[in-house]
Amino acid sequence: MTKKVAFIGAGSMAEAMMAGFFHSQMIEPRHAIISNRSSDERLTFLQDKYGVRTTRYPQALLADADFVVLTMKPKDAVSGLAPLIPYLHEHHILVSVMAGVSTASIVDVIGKKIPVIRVMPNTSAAVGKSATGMAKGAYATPQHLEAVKELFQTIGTVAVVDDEEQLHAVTGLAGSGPAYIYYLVEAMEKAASEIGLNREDAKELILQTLIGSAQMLKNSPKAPETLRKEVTSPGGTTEAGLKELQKHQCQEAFIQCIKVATNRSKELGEALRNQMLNQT
Ligand SMILES: NC(=O)C1=CN([C@@H]2O[C@H](COP(=O)(O)OP(=O)(O)OC[C@H]3O[C@@H](n4cnc5c(N)ncnc54)[C@H](OP(=O)(O)O)[C@@H]3O)[C@@H](O)[C@H]2O)C=CC1
Ligand SMILES: O=C(O)[C@@H]1CCC=N1
Repeated sequence: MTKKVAFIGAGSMAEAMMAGFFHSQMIEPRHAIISNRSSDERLTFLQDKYGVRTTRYPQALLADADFVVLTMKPKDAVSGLAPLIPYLHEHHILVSVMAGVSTASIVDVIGKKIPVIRVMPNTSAAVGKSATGMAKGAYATPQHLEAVKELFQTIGTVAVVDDEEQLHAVTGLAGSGPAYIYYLVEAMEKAASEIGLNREDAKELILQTLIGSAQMLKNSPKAPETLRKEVTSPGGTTEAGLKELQKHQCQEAFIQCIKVATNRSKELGEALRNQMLNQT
């Protein structure tokens, strides 16, 4: 049976997931409905581009929904959930993609024994290539988890973690991950310009280098370190380049980047809990 999805929040992550679900034909646009806080322009854009329905009436939003996907920022969790509470029932499966926010916090805000699956996708969902992690909340059954896993497998790979706390690490590594890669590409583009390549050639060369390396990592049994060493001729160009990266402690910086992002996920979850405590 065709599933119906309601999105609470109409930002970049909601759009990436929608685009992926529609492309995979897991969800039909007419079976998706989306809301946000205030931007009419954004809702009109999504309606025109994808053919989805839009509304800010909670009852209309939740009436037919099988999955209710929480795609607002963690700080907006309470204000986003509050108007939905009277219309949320145990037959809804809540899917939260909010960084750092625990399933327990969501259940506490709602005040009902509702199934919640916490999911951390990334924006590559838009092209069916998300690296998604997920865990189930206290009132979600293995069947609920399986249903959400099936949904997200249409937009990429899914790792189910036993301990929900591990989703902070999934966030630091893979949720934020695309941004690290884009940052690297920005640097490669700047370098290409400075060393005299035109934009079109540089774009193609960078893209193919990334795709080729990703494919090698995926298909080859060799470790990344071995693959790196195979590129690095003694006394050659790669060695000279890598020495510069080591001088700037690039690897350490990347490790620290992922740790700091992981920690930020924990902070976002704690900030919401404090916000909830201050409101009671
Ligand atoms: N971007 C990413 O790569 C990823 C994001 N996430 C998570 O996804 C969530 C959304 O992120 P992102 O899409 O980047 O954020 P955006 O800022 O792009 O979008 C947030 C959306 O939430 C809406 N919103 C805010 N308050 C409410 C409310 N009270 N009721 C209904 N809607 C509301 C906003 O509406 P309006 O504009 O009208 O205020 C906006 O449409 C976050 O929790 C983030 O942690 C998870 C994985 C990856
Ligand atoms: O930056 C953020 O907080 C969100 C969560 C993961 C990716 N973007």
